Amino acid sequence: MNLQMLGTGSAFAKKYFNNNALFYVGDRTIMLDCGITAPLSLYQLGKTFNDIDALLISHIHADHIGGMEEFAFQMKFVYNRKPLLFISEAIVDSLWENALKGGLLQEECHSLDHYFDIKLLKEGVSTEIYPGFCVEPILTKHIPNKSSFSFLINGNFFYSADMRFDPDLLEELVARGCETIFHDCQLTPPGVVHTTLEELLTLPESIQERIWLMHYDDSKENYEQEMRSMQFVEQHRIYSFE
Ligand SMILES: Nc1ccn([C@@H]2O[C@@H]3COP(=O)(O)O[C@H]3[C@H]2O)c(=O)n1
Ligand SMILES: [Zn+2]
Ligand SMILES: [Zn+2]
Repeated sequence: MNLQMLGTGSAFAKKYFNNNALFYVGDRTIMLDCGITAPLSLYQLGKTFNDIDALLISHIHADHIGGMEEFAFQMKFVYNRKPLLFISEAIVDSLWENALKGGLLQEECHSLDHYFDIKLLKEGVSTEIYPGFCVEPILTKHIPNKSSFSFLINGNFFYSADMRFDPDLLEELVARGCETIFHDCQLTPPGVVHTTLEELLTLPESIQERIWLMHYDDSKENYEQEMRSMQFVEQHRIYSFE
């Protein structure tokens, strides 16, 4: 499995784009989150929305879904194709009602499934989206009383999306065989709705050495020298994992 980040920045970062990813599995491309900057990032890579086979959504903040209106319109009116949308039951109605309906609602298009072929994911259940790409959504703490999911992929790769520090979960994942952790990281405290670098640095070395930092703010350059085992994920670089 290859992975290329469309962006690695926090919601307010201006240098690194929104924290969204492309997974390449065989000849398939799966996009994980489609934020405001995703259309421009795809363009910079020489890709279009028609190159995306499936979209996977973590939660409904704009840095994760703000590019979905363009995605939906382009697929319907430019490419005449319905892409797959993998999403948890807990957020699918809210994605339409509270985020996308305002722009996408029009005659004969009055629900999300006019634009996407929706496949519901169950929390805690691993679903094989394509051969060699299994996704288990894990409900993680982000904003109180608002559902947000992280993902365990193929049982050994964890992608945190947006979450508050949860060392017990990270220990459990490692005990289950998780080898690589892509974790959001707020460089300057307080974290409040995200995990801070300070918090990640309290983890045992055996966990830190599996962690790659993403969803960071524009001050990232000031922290590069301080890093011991954890590394920053870089935008547009292709990473390979088993
Ligand atoms: N209760 C909240 C809600 C949001 N925020 C900030 O807004 C951003 C929305 O995208 P995010 O990536 O989840 O990060 C959130 C916080 O920076 C925050 O700091 N506190
Ligand atoms: Zn975010
Ligand atoms: Zn968020």
